Amino acid sequence: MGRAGRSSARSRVAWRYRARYRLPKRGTLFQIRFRISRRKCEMKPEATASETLPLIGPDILQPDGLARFRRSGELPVKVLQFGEGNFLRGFADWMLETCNRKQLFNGAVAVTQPRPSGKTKLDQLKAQNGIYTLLVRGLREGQRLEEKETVTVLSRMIDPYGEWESFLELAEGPELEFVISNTTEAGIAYRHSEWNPREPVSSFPGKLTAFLYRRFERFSGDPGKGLIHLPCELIEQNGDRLLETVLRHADDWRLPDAFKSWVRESNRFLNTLVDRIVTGFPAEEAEGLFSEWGYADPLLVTSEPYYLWAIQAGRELEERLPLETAGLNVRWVDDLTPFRMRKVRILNGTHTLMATIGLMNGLREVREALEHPAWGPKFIQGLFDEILPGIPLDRGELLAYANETLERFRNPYIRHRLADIAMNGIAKWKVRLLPSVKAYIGATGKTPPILAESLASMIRLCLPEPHSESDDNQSQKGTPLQTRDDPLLLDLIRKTWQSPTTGDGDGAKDSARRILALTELWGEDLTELPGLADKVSGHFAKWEKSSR
Ligand SMILES: NC(=O)c1ccc[n+]([C@@H]2O[C@H](COP(=O)([O-])OP(=O)(O)OC[C@H]3O[C@@H](n4cnc5c(N)ncnc54)[C@H](O)[C@@H]3O)[C@@H](O)[C@H]2O)c1
Ligand SMILES: O=P(O)(O)OC[C@@H](O)[C@@H](O)[C@H](O)[C@H](O)CO
Repeated sequence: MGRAGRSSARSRVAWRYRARYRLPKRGTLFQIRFRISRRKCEMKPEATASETLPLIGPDILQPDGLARFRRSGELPVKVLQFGEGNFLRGFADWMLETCNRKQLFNGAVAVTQPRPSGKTKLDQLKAQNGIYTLLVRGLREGQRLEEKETVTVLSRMIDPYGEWESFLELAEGPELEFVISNTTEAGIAYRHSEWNPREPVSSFPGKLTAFLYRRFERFSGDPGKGLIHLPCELIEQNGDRLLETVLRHADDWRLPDAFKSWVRESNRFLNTLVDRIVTGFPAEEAEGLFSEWGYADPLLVTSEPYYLWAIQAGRELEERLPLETAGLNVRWVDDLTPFRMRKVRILNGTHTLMATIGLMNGLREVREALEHPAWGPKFIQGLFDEILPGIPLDRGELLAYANETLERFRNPYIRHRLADIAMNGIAKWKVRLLPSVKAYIGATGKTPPILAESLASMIRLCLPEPHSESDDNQSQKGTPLQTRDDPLLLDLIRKTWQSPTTGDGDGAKDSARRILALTELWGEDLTELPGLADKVSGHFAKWEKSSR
């Protein structure tokens, strides 16, 4: 220790001694107290488990995990994955790992991030040699279930922005067979971009087009070298949309007709529907879990036990992708429509119902909303009386799925924020609840009261500084709720709200009616649905009265 170090150590001891015995030598007791509290603030907090424990990697794996990791490194890359996010790690990668455990698939995954901001997670994956933990927790038939798995199937991590040539070289792999993606609802979208073979393309479909073109050239258009595309994005006919977007880029870039034919005829772009609640990194519990396990894993992902992957394709694909053979809940189907309708209207519809009414009333999370003594029964009534009857599918199956969905929402491990579900709520409401409103009106001639309250709540959440109505949730009361939605749509709602009344109605009631009439918002004039505008504007009149 140098001199300066020794003297500062001595003065620290003296300072502590003086402080302990409250001997004010060079100042008052007050000053000492002040120094102590300042010192406390300056003290480095104790190191956390994440800082002291080893990072997950080959060194900490159990023998079976290590054997799987080593094997993955030797297996051919059969899958290119666009998306480093939570969902794919808790869903498709886990499924491929399951197949590999049973020696059924025998392939590894190369993962790439679809947009530049994904680099942080990709770098973290590199630091962990692609290894991460999946914690599946929840209720199965009322019993608590907890399974921890180490996933080792990601053998290559490639940053397409920094390693564009390595990314394209992957296309030359003769054993590559599949492309899996999850880039959110925003990812499969056409964005014009110039074509320079040496420069990375920014959008996901653009990168995929460049990748396929390299493969087409490398194998001289061999029909046997086409790929099977399995998009997981939650948009209708995701496979068809992806194919359209790739072909649009090919047109833009004036790529040869032979390439476009190869894309259409030798590749398969399958429509798929995914269903699993993947809640990502459990920030509040992570330190405790890491201490218990003896290692840290910043890419730990948590999910519920339930999952379903419905893929519109013949079962013959099992030979190449033996998901069902591995015992996984995967359905090869002729028509995805009933699966999508059932899931979107029941699960996503009830989520949106709870998020809209719940946020207006001071609720924060899905489970809390469902178990709330006053609101819970209302949400359940909305599901069984107003959503379910309008779905033209087998009643028994719908009831089973609805009950199973409620059990999933009651999962004590899932902390699913209503505010996250409410994000981009206008688009979600149109797809997830409007069809149920129409079916209810069509069948009964009446307006579904709970769904109408959800619509009124959603509109109110889009207005500047809506406030929670709850009296029993102090932290929410009076706090402006942040609505995250398309700024253009929010602007339209707010301007319409503020524009002068037309005369026949008054105040909030009239403004609500004008918002329902905006076809650019809903795709149609909602005031034409009998009774809906009266019910919705009735809520606004009630809120206005109670705010006076
Ligand atoms: N988490 C779930 O429970 C769940 C279940 C089913 C479906 N999904 C779908 O997954 C999406 C969210 O994924 P997550 O939960 O893995 O979240 P995440 O934030 O962990 O991952 C999002 C992924 O999408 C990419 N991405 C985001 N915006 C993009 C854009 N504009 N263009 C291209 N790529 C983009 C990110 O780079 C990342 O790879 C949602 O849109 C949802 O529809 C999620
Ligand atoms: O992911 P979003 O934002 O499109 O919707 C929120 C939830 O409804 C959704 O994530 C479900 O949990 C999921 O669709 C279950 O499979």
